[in-house]
Amino acid sequence: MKEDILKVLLSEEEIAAKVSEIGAKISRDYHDKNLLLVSVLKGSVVFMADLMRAIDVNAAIDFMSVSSYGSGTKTSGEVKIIKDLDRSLEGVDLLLVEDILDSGKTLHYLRDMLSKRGPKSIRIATLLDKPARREADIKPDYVCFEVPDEFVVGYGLDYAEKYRNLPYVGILKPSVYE
Ligand SMILES: O=P(O)(O)OC[C@H]1O[C@H](OP(=O)(O)OP(=O)(O)O)[C@H](O)[C@@H]1O
Ligand SMILES: Nc1nc2[nH]cnc2c(=O)[nH]1
Ligand SMILES: [Mg+2]
Repeated sequence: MKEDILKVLLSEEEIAAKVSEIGAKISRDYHDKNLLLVSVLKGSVVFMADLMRAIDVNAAIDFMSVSSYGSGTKTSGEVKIIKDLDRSLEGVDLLLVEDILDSGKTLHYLRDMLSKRGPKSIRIATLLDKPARREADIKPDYVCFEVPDEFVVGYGLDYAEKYRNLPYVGILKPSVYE
C-alpha cells in the first residue's frame, strides 16, 4: 500500500493539530446552537470521527452516503445517493462534514437538496480544499488544508476503495491509475 504513495502531503501529527484547532473554532461558533454534524460517507468517516471528538459542545450526528467518483479519479458529475439521513433537519444548525471539496459538485448538490428540508442554517466543514479544480459555485466555511491539483488518498480518501486506512494524506503515484 505505502509503495503506491509518491509523497506524504499531510502527516498524522499535522492533521491532528489542525483538526483540534478547527474543532475548537466550531465549538465557539456553535455553543448556543442546535448542532447536527452530518458526515458524507464514505470519504469523511475518519475526519468525522476525529472532528466530533474535538468539539466540546452538544452535537448530534447523522450520516449520508453518496458517490460520484466510482472507481476512477474523475467525477462522473452525477451524485448518487446511497444512504439518506435518518432524521429530520427541521430547525437544526447543520454542519456538513466532508473529506474534500474538489469540483464542488457533490456538496453543491447536497446543500441544495438538504436546504429544502428546513434547517435553521447550513455550513460546510472540509478536511481538504482543492480550489484549482472548482466547477460548482460553493465555498467551505471551515477548511483544514488547501491541497494542490493532485489526486490525494488516505485518512478516508480512496482510489478504487483502497488507501482509506492510511493515517496520513498522500499523493498517489500516477502509475497506479494511468
Ligand atoms: O467536489 P467533488 O468533485 O464532487 O469531489 C468530492 C467528493 O468526492 C469524494 O467522494 P466519492 O464520490 O469518491 O465517494 P466516497 O466518499 O465514497 O469515496 C469525496 O469524498 C467527496 O465527497
Ligand atoms: N481520493 C480522492 N477522492 C477525491 N474526490 C475528489 N477529489 C479527490 C481526490 O483528490 N482524492
Ligand atoms: Mg471516493
